[in-house]
Amino acid sequence: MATGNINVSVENIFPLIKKFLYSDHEIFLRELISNATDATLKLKHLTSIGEAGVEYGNPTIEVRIDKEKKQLIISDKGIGMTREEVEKYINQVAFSGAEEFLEKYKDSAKDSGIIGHFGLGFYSAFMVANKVEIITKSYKDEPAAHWVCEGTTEFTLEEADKKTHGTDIILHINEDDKEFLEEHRIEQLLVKYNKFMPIPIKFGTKEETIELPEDAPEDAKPETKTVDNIINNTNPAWTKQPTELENKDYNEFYRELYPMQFEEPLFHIHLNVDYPFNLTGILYFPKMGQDMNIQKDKIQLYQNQVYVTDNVEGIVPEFLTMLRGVIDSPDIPLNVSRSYLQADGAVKKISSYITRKVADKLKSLFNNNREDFEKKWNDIKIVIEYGMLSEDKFFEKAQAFALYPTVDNKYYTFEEFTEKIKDNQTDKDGNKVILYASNEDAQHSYIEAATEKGYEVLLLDSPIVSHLLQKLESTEEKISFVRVDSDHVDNLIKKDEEKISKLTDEEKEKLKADFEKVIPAEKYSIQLEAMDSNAAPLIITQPEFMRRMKEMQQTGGGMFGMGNMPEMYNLVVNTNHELISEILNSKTAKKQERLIKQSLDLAKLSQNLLKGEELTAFIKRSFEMVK
Ligand SMILES: Nc1ncnc2c1ncn2[C@@H]1O[C@H](COP(=O)(O)OP(=O)(O)OP(=O)(O)O)[C@@H](O)[C@H]1O
Repeated sequence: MATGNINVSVENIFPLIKKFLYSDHEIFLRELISNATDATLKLKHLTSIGEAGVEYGNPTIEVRIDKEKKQLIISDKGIGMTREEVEKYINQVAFSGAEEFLEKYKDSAKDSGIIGHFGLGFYSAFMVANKVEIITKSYKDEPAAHWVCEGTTEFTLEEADKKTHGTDIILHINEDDKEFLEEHRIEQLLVKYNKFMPIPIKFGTKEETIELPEDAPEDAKPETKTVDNIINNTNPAWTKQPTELENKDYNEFYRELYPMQFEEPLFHIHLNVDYPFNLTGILYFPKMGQDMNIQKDKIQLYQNQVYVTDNVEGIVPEFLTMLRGVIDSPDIPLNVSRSYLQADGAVKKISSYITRKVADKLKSLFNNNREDFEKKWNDIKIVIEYGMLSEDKFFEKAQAFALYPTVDNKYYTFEEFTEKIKDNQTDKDGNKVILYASNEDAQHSYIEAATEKGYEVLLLDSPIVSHLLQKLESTEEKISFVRVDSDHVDNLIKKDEEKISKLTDEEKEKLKADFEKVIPAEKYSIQLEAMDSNAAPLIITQPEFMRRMKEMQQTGGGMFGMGNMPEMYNLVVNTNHELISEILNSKTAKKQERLIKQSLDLAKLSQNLLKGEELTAFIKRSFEMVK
């Protein structure tokens, strides 16, 4: 038997491991299973090239709990290690790896955004065990070795009588970490980290029902048999070629990833690149609707089929974190802080590759089946609009497929739409004016007035639309967006038309003064307009600029301070309307006031602004009037 001192310069490495990695104890199992998988895959390779004189067969990795002995055992049938290899890989290499890690960690600890996954490897076992044994036999014809270490820098190494190649790692679990002797806890960890690893992982057994033969009598009871409980799908969809998969396979994999998700995804994007970085994965567009707060952190990051995290911030562009699915890349550095990650060249390339792939897929869906794309638009627009706002590259690409629906349910690209409206909706200064509504019900009368005039009205109802309009106005030449209720219809698109007013200038002045006596100046600014005598006598509007800035502030952005501005409206008075003449010529001040108040309330009502006490008073007054 050999005893010795593990050659390591960092004193008391074990307490350090425990302390630094305290919050992330559970990753030890992932590390040990990764090692077992590597050892098995190495043997597979060696047998395939005829270098190993043993059978590969169908090896599994087995995880067992021995509650009485307080042990957790991980066994593989991989290449194993000779005594010399244990000396080399465990005592020297693995320790120097741990030392290196601690060196690195000291600096990054200052940055609070550390990712909790370090690849500390074998020695992470000491986070949960006070004693670790390795019993290992190499595929080479050499005796087995037994290594024992009790969490100090001392170890023992002697011969063992293990007959078959492979490695058993025996963890003597700490009193404080008893949870890792519970079956449900271990199963939960295996499912979390190892669900898609390439070598089958066995954890206990389970009962399986044997299907009855077709000609079985009706009252026959199906029998059950005991089978190995295999935790993982060793061949998940993202590791296959897109040509091997059909739509239903993608949907099945979606359910495997999200067993609690009952809705089918709208479509998927298969990522597959091996130069200049290696990345595979499948992203899914779930149904999103209007909800900006859709649960993020649904995309899972893997490295060689080992689960790492579901926080892909910095790797996937922010706007795509609303998607779901899997990304697998060995090229993402994990033992670094978030800020370092975002500055990393490879990661930047990965992020822009993903953006490009998503844009390409959307474009091909649009080109191949526009009708279907239009149907899905309302469920995906939030991601696309958000992407257009946050990534200039995506904005450019999205011009080819971003849709602008009208109130009568027709869908146009920006180019198609501006082409369609250019004759009728260009104002006297040569600007194309794009009219839109954000709520069909609330703005109904304005939409109607605009469509009656032959204008097209878009229905743009996402919560971030004001930002998008701002962006489009600043990138496209000579266009402006105007919401239908931001002015009376004749003023929405200003053209060189002479308007004839029934009233003289003196009459107008008197009228304005009469209105100002009754209407609070801090809420409304009065604007006299000579409109069609059939148009409404009073219209309340809110100027586009002010409203948009307020909206932008509510969703982050806009001009500082605008969000706190009081609500201010324009009250447009149609000087050609009969009622306005009647107000002007009222015999008594009392009657005039009553007419103005009643008309203002009606105008408010049509804008959904009449509420509470004012509404009650209005109803009461109206009943009096019709009596
Ligand atoms: N189950 C095993 N079977 C055979 N060899 C093993 C096994 N576990 C560990 N080893 C050997 O010990 C070495 C050190 O393992 P360790 O987990 O510390 O580092 P690593 O796997 O090389 O890298 P990482 O830090 O990324 O996990 C391995 O490279 C491997 O040679």
